[in-house]
Amino acid sequence: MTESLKRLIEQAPKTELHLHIEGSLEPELMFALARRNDIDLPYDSEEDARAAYQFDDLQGFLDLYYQGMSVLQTEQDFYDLTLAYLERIHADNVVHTEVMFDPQAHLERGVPFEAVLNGIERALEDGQRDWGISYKLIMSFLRHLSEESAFETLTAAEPYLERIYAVGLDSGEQGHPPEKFARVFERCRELGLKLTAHAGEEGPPDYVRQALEVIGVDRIDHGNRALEDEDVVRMLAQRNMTLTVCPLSNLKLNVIPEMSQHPMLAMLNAGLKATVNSDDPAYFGGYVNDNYRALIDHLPVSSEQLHRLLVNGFEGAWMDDAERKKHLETLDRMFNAVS
Ligand code: HPA
Ligand SMILES: [Zn+2]
Repeated sequence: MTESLKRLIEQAPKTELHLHIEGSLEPELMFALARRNDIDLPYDSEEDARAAYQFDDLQGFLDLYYQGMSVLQTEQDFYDLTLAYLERIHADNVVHTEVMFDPQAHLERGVPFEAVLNGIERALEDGQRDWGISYKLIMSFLRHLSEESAFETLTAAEPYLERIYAVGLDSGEQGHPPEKFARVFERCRELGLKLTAHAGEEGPPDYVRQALEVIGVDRIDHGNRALEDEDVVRMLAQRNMTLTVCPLSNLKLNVIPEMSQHPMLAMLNAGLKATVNSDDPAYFGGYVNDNYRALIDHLPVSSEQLHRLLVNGFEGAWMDDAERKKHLETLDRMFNAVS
């Protein structure tokens, strides 16, 4: 039974709504770019790098994540990174991806905004042309930095905003509540950008509430800890708010003690619009299909619930309505055939 559910998931068209492109940097490409750019890495080998990816918490991961991305220097590096990600998700039958990037982490190393954006976007255009993968770009602010730094980043991005669909908020959550960026997000909304924010990954349910009520987000990234507060759960359900949940990330960062304790089914049972995503696949042990397979292996998930998760991904996606309808019809056909 679980094997047939896995086959079904593998073949189904899917979305990815929570992906940090810098977190898709596999050790093999990290080493290749380090050689190309003459950069020293603190690892002896690719295996050594992979073995070092053991984290106690979000900050432990972020330290390696920011270090790893130091090999990304040129537009071509960002192109190669993004194309490798697209090739990988094409094999997983992902048909629409919404890609986050962290410009501050590159600007502070002297990499121009334009190099980052041009490289990522050129690969996304090639992926759309060659594999039919539609996309949106999300510029994320680093919440451990200041409001002023976020405003400076927005100014640097202003000439390019037609190519950026939404803004997000990521990095270390504790002590950096959404309300710290209320004015930046207000300006972003005025500029016509969609808004999303990481909330309730490590931070308390009140950060989810702030993201909803103070920022007025269109989507929540993670949201796990909302389940600790029934008022926040009610707010999320009433707004039909999409949660971009990342099971393997949650396991690796100790948001959950083991996969059998993952709250995905509790979220669905509470009427929340949860979706399945990979977050930082090179660091957390898997891409979208790996995340679905982990749920199937460790939770009593039904084919109806898997169908719901896939549908939620398309309903929560910022994508063309005709494309969405086409994929939802394909999903209906596939799941009707098994029930
Ligand atoms: O999982 C994450 N959480 C917060 N910030 C991040 N930046 C990259 N990945 C993450
Ligand atoms: Zn994330």
